Amino acid sequence: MEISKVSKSLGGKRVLKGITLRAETKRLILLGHNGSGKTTLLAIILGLLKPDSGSVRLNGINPLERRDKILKLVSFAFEKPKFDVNFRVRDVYEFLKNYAESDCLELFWNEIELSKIKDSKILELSSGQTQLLHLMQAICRRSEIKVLDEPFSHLDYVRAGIIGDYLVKKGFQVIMTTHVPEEADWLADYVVILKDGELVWSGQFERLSEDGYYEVMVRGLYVPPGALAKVGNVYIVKSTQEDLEKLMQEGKILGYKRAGVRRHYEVY
Ligand SMILES: Nc1ncnc2c1ncn2[C@@H]1O[C@H](COP(=O)(O)OP(=O)(O)OP(=O)(O)O)[C@@H](O)[C@H]1O
Repeated sequence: MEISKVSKSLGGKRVLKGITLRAETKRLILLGHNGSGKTTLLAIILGLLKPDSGSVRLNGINPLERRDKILKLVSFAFEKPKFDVNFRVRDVYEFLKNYAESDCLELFWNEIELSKIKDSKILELSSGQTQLLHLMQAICRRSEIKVLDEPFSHLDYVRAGIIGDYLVKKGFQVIMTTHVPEEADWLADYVVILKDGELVWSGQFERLSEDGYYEVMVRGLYVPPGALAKVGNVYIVKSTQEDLEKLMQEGKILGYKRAGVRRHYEVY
């Protein structure tokens, strides 16, 4: 994926400020706090939104020029899907049988247990159930790239775990957003951290650890020195263990861990 100097204003606000990125990777995660511009950037990558300036190429294709190719290449799920058709869950499942990988449908239907709500009207589903149905169409439809906007935001840990592990096992090319560092740690080959519409860090997640970053939980509104970005209730902070211990003793932070360490544990 190549993103070159992409800027975008919405409602008079500069939402993306000159994002440049070139990454050849399997699973790219856009990590950032609420309102940092993740969904806007996804929409631009898909060609659903035109940038004010700059350009995007996804697997060599300009999404604004070759909409047909992008729609074949990509399937996507946005966080707040709106189904406004009067279908039942089983209608979606039956429809997808013609377009989807059968092992994937099997996973959503049986292991994830969508079959248990097969007779429910999709307009009457809970947010988590709606998200699962939307993920089923995005992940199972035959496509090279899965673009997923906060795919686990309404899911329980068990179902999120099953779906995340499946994405890794199948080796799909994935571009997804999250504001949960653990999800980046777990799934990403490559992480892009956005803060207020700017790209503040990008690279392999474990490099955060090598670069001396920690994930820090703060007390109240305290902002720790060296903060790179805030994601969810966690700051990503460049610091030392000694300084963080001092902040713990002063009661300013509640806890910390090395950023991007999980893969290190796997290695040893
Ligand atoms: N259609 C719009 N009109 C005006 N402002 C918008 C519009 N869409 C998004 N914004 C603003 O752009 C900023 C970035 O929004 P975006 O949805 O890209 O952020 P995000 O990082 O995906 O956030 P979240 O994690 O909350 O989903 C926000 O401040 C939002 O209010």
